[in-house]
Amino acid sequence: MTAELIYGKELAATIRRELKQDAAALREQDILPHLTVVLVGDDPASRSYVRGKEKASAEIGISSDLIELPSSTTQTELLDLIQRLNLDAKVNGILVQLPLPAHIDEQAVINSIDPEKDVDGFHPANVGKMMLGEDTYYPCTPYGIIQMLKSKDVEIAGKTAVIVGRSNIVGKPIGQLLLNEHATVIHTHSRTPDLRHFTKQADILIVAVGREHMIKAEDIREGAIVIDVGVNRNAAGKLTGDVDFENTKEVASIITPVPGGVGPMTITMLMLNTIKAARRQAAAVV
Ligand SMILES: NC(=O)C1=CN([C@@H]2O[C@H](COP(=O)(O)OP(=O)(O)OC[C@H]3O[C@@H](n4cnc5c(N)ncnc54)[C@H](OP(=O)(O)O)[C@@H]3O)[C@@H](O)[C@H]2O)C=CC1
Ligand SMILES: Nc1nc(=O)c2c([nH]1)NC[C@@H]1CN(c3ccc(C(=O)N[C@@H](CCC(=O)O)C(=O)O)cc3)C=[N+]21
Ligand SMILES: [Mg+2]
Repeated sequence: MTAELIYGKELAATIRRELKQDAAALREQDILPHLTVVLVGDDPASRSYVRGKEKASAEIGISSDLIELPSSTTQTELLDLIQRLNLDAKVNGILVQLPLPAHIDEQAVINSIDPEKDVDGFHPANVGKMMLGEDTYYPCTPYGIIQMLKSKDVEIAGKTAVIVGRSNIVGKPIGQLLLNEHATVIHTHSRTPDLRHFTKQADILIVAVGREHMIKAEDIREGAIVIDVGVNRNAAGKLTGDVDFENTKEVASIITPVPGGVGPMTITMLMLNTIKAARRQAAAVV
């Protein structure tokens, strides 16, 4: 069997066309969605993702600006900037690119963002709402993965979903969203002994570690659905996922490629959250 691919890039293009219409309809009501991205330091990978966000914003008709700060920026300076953005009525969404330099407390920065402008869905108030199954800004990568599964009419309810990785931005929230969709969820991580014992049980396997070829054909069950979140730059300078794609696709029923899989959907869900933010904030004004 050769797996069917989910081309995130194509699905993203379809959703972006819809978002472009949504943005045009909002413009008719004088609502102009605006995203501010804050980038501290000069990590080349971060710079590349930020470019992707600017490109998508322009394509959809979301205005965006990028605030670039040196890696020497203090935590107080960053908190002051966020306070200013929180109070700026034309800023609907705030994204602080992670990781931040080591001298800055990441969680303190996330906590300082107005939850109504937290289009990443990382603020504790939004994480809590997600856990309670309430409507909120869902973290972009997990939200994008759910859209990818739904685009293939994958039945999530009752399935065993195994997640490799437990970061706050991917591993933990994708487990929660899959649980909200009634999957049986197993979280694995670096302290999990005999990882394969668990990955072999997965009907749906989500891999978010950051290590090339971390998951191979022999780690999965025949017919499993494999979602590869990893984005690694290998020794040859090539972009690869965490899954040994060439061999694993012969065993899986559905698989996502890297590049062109989860990544473009992450950015698209950020755009969706920004439009939602503009709509919500306009409705809140009396
Ligand atoms: N496509 C996209 O849109 C996105 C892609 N990414 C990519 O996804 C990958 C993961 O990102 P992120 O979640 O931020 O990464 P983190 O580094 O924050 O987390 C990595 C996770 O992998 C776990 N891990 C490490 N080694 C092993 C191992 N040997 N066995 C099992 N688990 C292991 C860690 O466990 P422990 O907690 O025990 O340390 C940790 O939970 C990266 O390649 C990143 O670039 C990230 C965000 C979005
Ligand atoms: N506050 C914050 N929010 C994030 O959502 C966030 C973050 N910080 N820090 C870093 C991670 C990583 N991330 C990616 C987004 C898009 C691609 C993406 O579009 N990838 C393309 C390839 C891009 C390329 O060519 O480099 C693809 O997979 O096809 C990848 C990774 C968002 N993150
Ligand atoms: Mg506005």
